[in-house]
Amino acid sequence: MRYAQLVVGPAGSGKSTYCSTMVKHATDTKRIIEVVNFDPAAEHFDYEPLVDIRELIHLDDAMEDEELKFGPNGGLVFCIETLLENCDWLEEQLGDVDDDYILFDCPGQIELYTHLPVMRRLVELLERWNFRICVVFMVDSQFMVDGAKFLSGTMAALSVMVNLELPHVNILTKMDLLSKSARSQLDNYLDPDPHILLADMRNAKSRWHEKYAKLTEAIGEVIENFSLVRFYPLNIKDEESIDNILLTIDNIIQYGEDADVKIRDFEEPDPDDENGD
Ligand SMILES: Nc1nc2c(ncn2[C@@H]2O[C@H](COP(=O)(O)OP(=O)(O)OP(=O)(O)O)[C@@H](O)[C@H]2O)c(=O)[nH]1
Ligand SMILES: [Mg+2]
Repeated sequence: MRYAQLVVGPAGSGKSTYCSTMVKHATDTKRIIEVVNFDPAAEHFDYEPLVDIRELIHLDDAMEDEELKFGPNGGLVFCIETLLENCDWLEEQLGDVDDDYILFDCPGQIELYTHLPVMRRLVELLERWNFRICVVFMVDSQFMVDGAKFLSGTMAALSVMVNLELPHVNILTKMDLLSKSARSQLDNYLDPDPHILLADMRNAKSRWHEKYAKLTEAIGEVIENFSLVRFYPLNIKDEESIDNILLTIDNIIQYGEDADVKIRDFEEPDPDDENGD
């Protein structure tokens, strides 16, 4: 068995930062977590990727091609399709290491996860290669501080869950940037209570709510009745917060339960160890 987190979410929500934070945290706790960069347009990240899609295809290749002439979004979908067509390349790059633990840092175009089939096909490949996968959906906490935004973030999370059909964790990122009052307001939403949410929207007297109060209420009830959506706050400046999230995801993919957990040998590095670079 192998273990994977598919790190997805809107542009700029903190996916790459999450990946490098987890790698650092793992190193501190003598664990090995690798990252694969699946973003063909990535310009900057703070980790050493195990595999980098840009070595196969870069977004610029798709956009600058005289025949293809893609814009940034169509180009991105083209890149992921190219990756799928070259799954042998990916399989070889990933190697075949039992019990490895890999984060897949994905691009920020939300339509890749909400309705296009490409990510679903990628997931099927990973499953075929023995990965047990958890989807980790990042949402910027700064966009979740009122009822309407919370509802729209929740619907985005839901559509990813429905499209990818995998174990799923939602994470509120950038908690360190929230003011105290914003943070306490957010507390109301963490284990979503639709009633608080609705009261909020009613008080805001939004035109949407006046017109669609019943719809908002129905959505709220679906969320409540099925306990569908829950958010875990992440403060990357707080080791305990990082550890809690990792532990939650480990449990979901049953990491460490039936595995020979890999521990990096910090005392005596083996000079013959090919992976010990
Ligand atoms: N203070 C703070 N800044 C963060 C945090 N997470 C991300 N950022 C900042 O937010 C910006 C975007 O973060 P990234 O990690 O690149 O986001 P991403 O989701 O990978 O973005 P794309 O790949 O472009 O979709 C960067 O400037 C990060 O430094 C966080 O937890 N705290
Ligand atoms: Mg990124």
